[in-house]
Amino acid sequence: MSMGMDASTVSRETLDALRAYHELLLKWNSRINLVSKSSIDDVWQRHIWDSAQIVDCAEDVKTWVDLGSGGGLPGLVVAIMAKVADPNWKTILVESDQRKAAFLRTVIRELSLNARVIVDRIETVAPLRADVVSARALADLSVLLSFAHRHLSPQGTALFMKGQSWEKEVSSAQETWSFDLKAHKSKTSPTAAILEIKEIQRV
Ligand SMILES: C[S@@+](CC[C@H](N)C(=O)[O-])C[C@H]1O[C@@H](n2cnc3c(N)ncnc32)[C@H](O)[C@@H]1O
Repeated sequence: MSMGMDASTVSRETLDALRAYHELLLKWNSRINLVSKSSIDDVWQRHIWDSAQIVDCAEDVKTWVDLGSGGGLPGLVVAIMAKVADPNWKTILVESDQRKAAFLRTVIRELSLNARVIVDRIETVAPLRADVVSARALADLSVLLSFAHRHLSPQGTALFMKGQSWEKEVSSAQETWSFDLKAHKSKTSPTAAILEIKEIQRV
């Protein structure tokens, strides 16, 4: 078992909602590709608990924007955790694929989440002035910084879930961007990290 999150670290209500999400994810995954077939037997560890840990990296959230949500990772997991934690917390999921957006809307409706979906490209959506912008498996760090720069409020925080090459991506992004970085070691994957980034500016 991981030293990170599991069923014992969330409330009963949150766990029930995560289970309902898991069921819908498996049901829809047979028709549209929301998570890779190779990870389907380990969705809890690889995707749900992996996403849940990101919530601890932020506080005082009113608007959380998840970019390129796909099957809702981490965006729907965040919205599920937020439902119990804070009724004023709103989650916005940006996803350009219509079929994935239909899945996201179904989960939001069935679980009564305080969330909405914007079906459009991140680059063309009007600036969202978010307190937090998150992304997982979406793009290279330099590209993510340009997305966050567009959609964060000036005091906002970007949280990017990155794999083992995160240090290389940071060095290369520093050629075009300046930013404050705090790297949190992932609790579910030893070489991965959550990059907490503020004060993003073009060099
Ligand atoms: C590799 S998937 C990752 C999905 C999810 N974040 C995860 O970790 O499983 C990337 C998703 O971002 C969406 N996407 C890619 N580029 C986008 C853009 N420019 N605007 C909006 N959505 C985008 C894709 O449709 C896809 O669903």
